[in-house]
Order: sequence, then C-alpha cells, then structure tokens
Amino acid sequence: MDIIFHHPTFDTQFWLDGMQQQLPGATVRQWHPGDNQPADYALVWHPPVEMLSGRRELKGVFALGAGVDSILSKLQAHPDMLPDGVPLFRLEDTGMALQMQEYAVSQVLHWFRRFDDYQALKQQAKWQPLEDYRREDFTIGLLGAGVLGGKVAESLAAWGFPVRCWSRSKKNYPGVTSYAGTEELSAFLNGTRVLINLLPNTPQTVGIINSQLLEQLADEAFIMNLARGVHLVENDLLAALESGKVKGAMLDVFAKEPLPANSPLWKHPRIAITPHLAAVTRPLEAMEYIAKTIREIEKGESPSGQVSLHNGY
Ligand SMILES: NC(=O)C1=CN([C@@H]2O[C@H](COP(=O)(O)OP(=O)(O)OC[C@H]3O[C@@H](n4cnc5c(N)ncnc54)[C@H](OP(=O)(O)O)[C@@H]3O)[C@@H](O)[C@H]2O)C=CC1
Ligand SMILES: O=C(O)C(=O)CO
Repeated sequence: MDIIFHHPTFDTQFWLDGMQQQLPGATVRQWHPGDNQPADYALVWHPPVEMLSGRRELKGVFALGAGVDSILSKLQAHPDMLPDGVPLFRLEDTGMALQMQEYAVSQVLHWFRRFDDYQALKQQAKWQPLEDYRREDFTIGLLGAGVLGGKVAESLAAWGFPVRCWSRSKKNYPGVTSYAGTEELSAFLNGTRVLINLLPNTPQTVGIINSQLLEQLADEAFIMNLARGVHLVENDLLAALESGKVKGAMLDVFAKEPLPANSPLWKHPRIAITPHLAAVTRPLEAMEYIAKTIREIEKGESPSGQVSLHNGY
C-alpha cells in the first residue's frame, strides 16, 4: 500500500514515521511536484491540484482537519482534482471536541460570572459587586450540532445551562433541545443569549450571522465564532455591539486570516480574539483514526467520516 502526504506547515517527517508505525505494511512518502507514481491513499491539507488530479487509483483522500471548505472550493475551480468516485474523508473529533469544549465552557463561564464587566470596572479602580446573572436567563444556542457542536452542547448542558442546538437534521443529545432546518431557525434564535457557531462553511451558511439574525437573539447577547470567518458579517457584529444588542464576542476565525492589523475588531473593548486555534489537529489521534479508517476501507467496510460532496461538508 502506498500513501502520499502533503501539508504546508506540519512536521512531515513526524507524520511519515507515525503513519508508517500505524500501518507497518505501507510505504508512506512525502509528495513532491512531478511525483506521478501510484498511490492508494493521500493525506492532504491545501493540496496542489496536480497532487491528486488524474489519480484514479486512489482509494481515499484524507483531509488533515475537520473542515473541508478549502479543498471543496479548490475542487470547484478544478473539478478534475478529485477523480470521480474517490471518497474524501475528514477528521472526526480526533481530540478536537475536547479542545472546543475547553474553549466554549471557559468563555461561557467568563461571561456568566460577569468577568468582562469586572475587568472593565478594574480599569476604573471601581469596587462594585454586580447582580448575578441567572442560569435560566442564559440560554446557549449551538449553530451546528455535528461532531464538535454536539459535544460542546453536552458539556454546557452539564453545567446546568439551558442548551439548544440547530442543525439540518434533528438531534437527540441529553439535556439539549434540538431545532432543525431553516423553518426552525427563528424559534432557535428567540431567547438564545449565547450563540456559538460550529457550522461548516457551505453556500447555505456563508454570512449567516448577520444583522437580521443578531436582532432575533435575546438582548445583551454574546457571540462565539469557532467555525469559519465567512459565517460572520463583521460590520453587522460591530453595529450590534454599538447598539447594545450584543454585549460581547469571542472570535477565533476571521474572513481574512491573519486578521489585518488595521481591522477595527482588534481594538474593540468587547471583542476577544484568538488566532484560529480553538481546536487544532492532534497528530497522534489523527494518525490512529486515519489508519483505522484505511483498515476499514481495505476490508470493504464503509467507515464514517466521508464528506458528502453534495452537501459540502
Ligand atoms: N476554529 C477551529 O479551530 C476549528 C474550526 N472547525 C470548524 O468547525 C466546523 C464543524 O466541524 P464538525 O462538527 O466536525 O462538523 P460536522 O459536519 O460534524 O457538523 C456540522 C453541523 O452543521 C450542521 N449544518 C450544516 N449545514 C447546515 C445548514 N445549512 N443548516 C443547519 N445546519 C447545518 C450539520 O447538520 P446535520 O447534523 O443535520 O448534518 C451538523 O450538525 C468545521 O466545518 C470547521 O469549519 C473545525 C475544527 C477547528
Ligand atoms: O480542522 C479545521 O477545520 C481547522 O480549522 C483547524 O484549525
């Protein structure tokens, strides 16, 4: 079995050695431009078109992350990049759900205990106890309730918050109220105080967090964008912060990354920023998962994690 690997920033040798250990019978090599030798599987992130195109012999392509929007947008521009019938897989969890839970829970508690307000009071040297927020007024809504959104919803429900989620299909997560489809979006937004985005980037979800959506949230809402920058209309968020409709935002992803130094988001006192690291690929867990999936494919099984090219995620 031959496996080719390309990642613009990962430690390639670490991955070649690791995959070799996971699949001792395989030959794992770094792909270089001009390498047209056969391969059974490709492990990629931002792959050059020529790495994959024409490789009809491939039994699977693995995206080395959870989101496949960059691969799918390249595929749209170069439809022959992924030969017909070659399945595309992505990482399902592999250690990312726990990171998302840490990120979301810590920030929700930060807002719930009003540490943002106390930070502002500290700047003025003001000793001033504030009224507690009540859990029942702190409904948390997950936009996207898949592998990551579902786990984040469950971890927040465990803290006793009212939690709801919105997805295409209905969910059955313990302690989480499920809303599905565009027809239930307004009901989901109505009363949501903290909105956490974990949707994939598809034509249906681009720009979904806009002024019309923000207006439907509870007053003094909080926004956490952990998915993709294109989901959020940044100027609409700034306007909602200005009007007071939104009280604070925590943003990990941006329409343009790195976020340009002149972006007004940097200086806004009620916006917190992290540089797209809410959840990163954990190599050991990812390699174990990819090797397990390859073994299942080799046995003729249908492993989970296959991307639907039709749905775009
Ligand atoms: N900031 C970061 O560091 C990271 C960000 N991400 C981002 O998180 C995203 C989510 O990852 P993951 O949970 O694994 O993805 P999944 O595919 O498992 O979940 C996606 C969820 O979104 C729902 N959904 C998709 N389209 C729509 C729509 N049009 N309307 C309503 N719901 C919709 C799906 O519904 P259904 O369940 O019904 O199909 C599903 O619940 C990734 O695509 C990636 O962009 C991922 C990792 C790290
Ligand atoms: O896996 C993903 O989709 C990411 O955004 C990783 O940072």
